[in-house]
Amino acid sequence: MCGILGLVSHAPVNQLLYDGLLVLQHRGQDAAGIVTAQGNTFHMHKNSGLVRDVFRTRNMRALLGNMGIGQVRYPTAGSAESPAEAQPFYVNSPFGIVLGHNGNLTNSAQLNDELFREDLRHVNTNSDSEVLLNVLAHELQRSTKNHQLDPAAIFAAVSGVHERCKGAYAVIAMIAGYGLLAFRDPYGIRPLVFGCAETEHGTEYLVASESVALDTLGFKLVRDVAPGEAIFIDDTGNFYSKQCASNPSHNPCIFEYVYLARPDSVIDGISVYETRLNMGESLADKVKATMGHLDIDVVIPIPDSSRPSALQLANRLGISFREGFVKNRYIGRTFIMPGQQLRRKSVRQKLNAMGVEFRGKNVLLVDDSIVRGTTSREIVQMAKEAGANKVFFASAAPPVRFPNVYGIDMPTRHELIATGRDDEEICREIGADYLVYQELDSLIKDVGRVNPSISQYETSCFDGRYITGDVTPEYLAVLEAQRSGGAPLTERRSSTQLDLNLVTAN
Ligand SMILES: O=P(O)(O)OC[C@H]1O[C@H](OP(=O)(O)OP(=O)(O)O)[C@H](O)[C@@H]1O
Ligand SMILES: NC(=O)CC[C@H](N)C(=O)O
Ligand SMILES: [Mg+2]
Repeated sequence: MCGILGLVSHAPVNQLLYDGLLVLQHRGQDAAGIVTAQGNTFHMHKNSGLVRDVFRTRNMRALLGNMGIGQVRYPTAGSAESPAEAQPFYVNSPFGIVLGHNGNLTNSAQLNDELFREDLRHVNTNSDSEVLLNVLAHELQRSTKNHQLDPAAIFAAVSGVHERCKGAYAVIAMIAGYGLLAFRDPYGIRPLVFGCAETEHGTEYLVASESVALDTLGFKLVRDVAPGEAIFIDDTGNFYSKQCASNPSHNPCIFEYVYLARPDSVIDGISVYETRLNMGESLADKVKATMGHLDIDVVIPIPDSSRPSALQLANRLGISFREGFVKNRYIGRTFIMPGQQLRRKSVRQKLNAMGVEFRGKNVLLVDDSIVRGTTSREIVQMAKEAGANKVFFASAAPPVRFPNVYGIDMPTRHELIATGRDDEEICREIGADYLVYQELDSLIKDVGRVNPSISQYETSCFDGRYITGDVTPEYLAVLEAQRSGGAPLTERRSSTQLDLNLVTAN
């Protein structure tokens, strides 16, 4: 779940792209990159690290032009450390193309092979996003007639991508000298919205993973890019769109609402905040039904993501809500950090218990989800160390029992605390006195209530149903073997040559 951003403006875009990436930082903390287009020239800067560390003033000054794209990365393929796999990626034929991707391809090994043997294209990293870019480039080459690219040819190329690429992808790309292209996979798994702003020079467009980027940069939400749809904004500001998939269906990733997205975003017409309030309400009902016999003195959220649910749960149960943990605002999200050691250490650095809220009390800790159990194990222990009498735990999401292959980095079953354990065993494992999980049906209702027009969600990490149809037990076994132990993604190649100043012919 990386964050992607694209802007077509009548003024320099570098600062707005930087600001937008900061707003999307919660979607990827490992690497960041921006490419701007100035006529036919791309200016690129990308590297490993947080947005604030990657871009220095001199880098920003060099990002010239009125159109650009940016990406913050949370790797699911290739390497976590390699700056060469920071995005956007670039190819120089046909035309110049740069691309930022959110999601994960499930057939990238096969595509990589096809690209090399049949399309005569070389992919230089282990990143599935570089594979995706090369597929797009090849399809653009096929659809271009008489050396001229028009919207029809671009949309035909996206149809070609849909036919070849499997898995999840929300994409923002730029074609040098032509414009900005954005599209979403035919299942609509990963989010993508666009908005516009009217200026004295004409309409400006912003495309982003989450609507919060539109709000903060002063753009009005127009709508989501539909599953399978592509939009293209040419370099003079004309807008085109087309459904490019033959059989699209809408299945947004439910984990966006549980944890990934910011609460102030609206994704696929669904306010993330409202879904989290709903999750709190239904979790309260579950707590009442299953824990009614327990005496709960206080409800305490595990900052940050569980706050809206925990507050609503406390309100519904009529139990006082207290902020028992103080969060260090300078530590990022721990779940999306690479490597278990770093994640574990960061929980302690990130959260600290306030004795007065715990001493002698029966506390109900509420989190949005329990995945590897890194947070819950530490937090329960901290609550006990702070003097809690009993520590109960409630998760607004059901147990995560299956790998995610669509852009969330949880590729192996054995790294998940719920694998091979029932609720009682998980409760023991995290050291709690009682544990309650929400049911998947309730979670789907909590999200669905906000926009009843969407009837299904991508829920594979909870129920093992992989909607793209190509995720076989063999595929999962290979993935598990490659990524055994939840170890950091492997590094094959690295490059330090990351600043490009590319002049492309047109
Ligand atoms: O069981 P785990 O593997 O620990 O994963 C689940 C935890 O990770 C996330 O928090 P995170 O610290 O990433 O971000 P947040 O501040 O947005 O809650 C999530 O909100 C849970 O607290
Ligand atoms: N989380 C994501 O969206 C990851 C994008 C891409 N698969 C990468 O690893 O860089
Ligand atoms: Mg959390």
